Amino acid sequence: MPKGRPNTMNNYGVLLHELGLDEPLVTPLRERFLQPLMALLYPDCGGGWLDSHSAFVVKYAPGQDRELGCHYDNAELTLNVALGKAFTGGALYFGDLFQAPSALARPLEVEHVVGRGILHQGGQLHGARPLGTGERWNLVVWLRASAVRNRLCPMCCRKPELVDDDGFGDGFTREEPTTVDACALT
Ligand SMILES: O=C(O)CCC(=O)C(=O)O
Ligand SMILES: [Fe+2]
Repeated sequence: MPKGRPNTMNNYGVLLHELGLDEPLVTPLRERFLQPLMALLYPDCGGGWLDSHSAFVVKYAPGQDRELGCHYDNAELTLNVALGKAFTGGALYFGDLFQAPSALARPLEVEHVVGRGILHQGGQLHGARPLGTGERWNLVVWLRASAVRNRLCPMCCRKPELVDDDGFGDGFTREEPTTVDACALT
């Protein structure tokens, strides 16, 4: 079975598409539940135009990854669900959008509670404080809107250069979704 790292920062965990869980689980979750919610909460960040994702579980444990450095996601919007197990430490912290001056001046610290989910903009600076004890497993869904990212890559802030890729790739598309109202995408 292929086993990639969940993303370029986390060393432990699993990509859900490698488990065959995109079609039966993550795509319906995105289309039926997350998109309607995100359309209301984040209409200006592509919340109503989500058309792909990258979903993975990240694992923190003694002797493995213990913390996550400050970063922003390759996503327009992110869902982060605390799956377990029992742990201390590992609080998430959030700053402002990465382009903002002093984006991390007054970070908001959030103790994640098992069974709860946190939604945030992908471009918000964030990270995870060191794990104290136990193991922390989180489901992270990077939600992507090609209508937004096709115009400007959220990672390098340039017009994307497209290459062919498998599956959803990084969520860019050669053709625009037909239903997009460009005026909403400010
Ligand atoms: O450790 C966490 O829960 C945060 C993970 C995260 O920020 C990410 O994978 O983008
Ligand atoms: Fe992240």
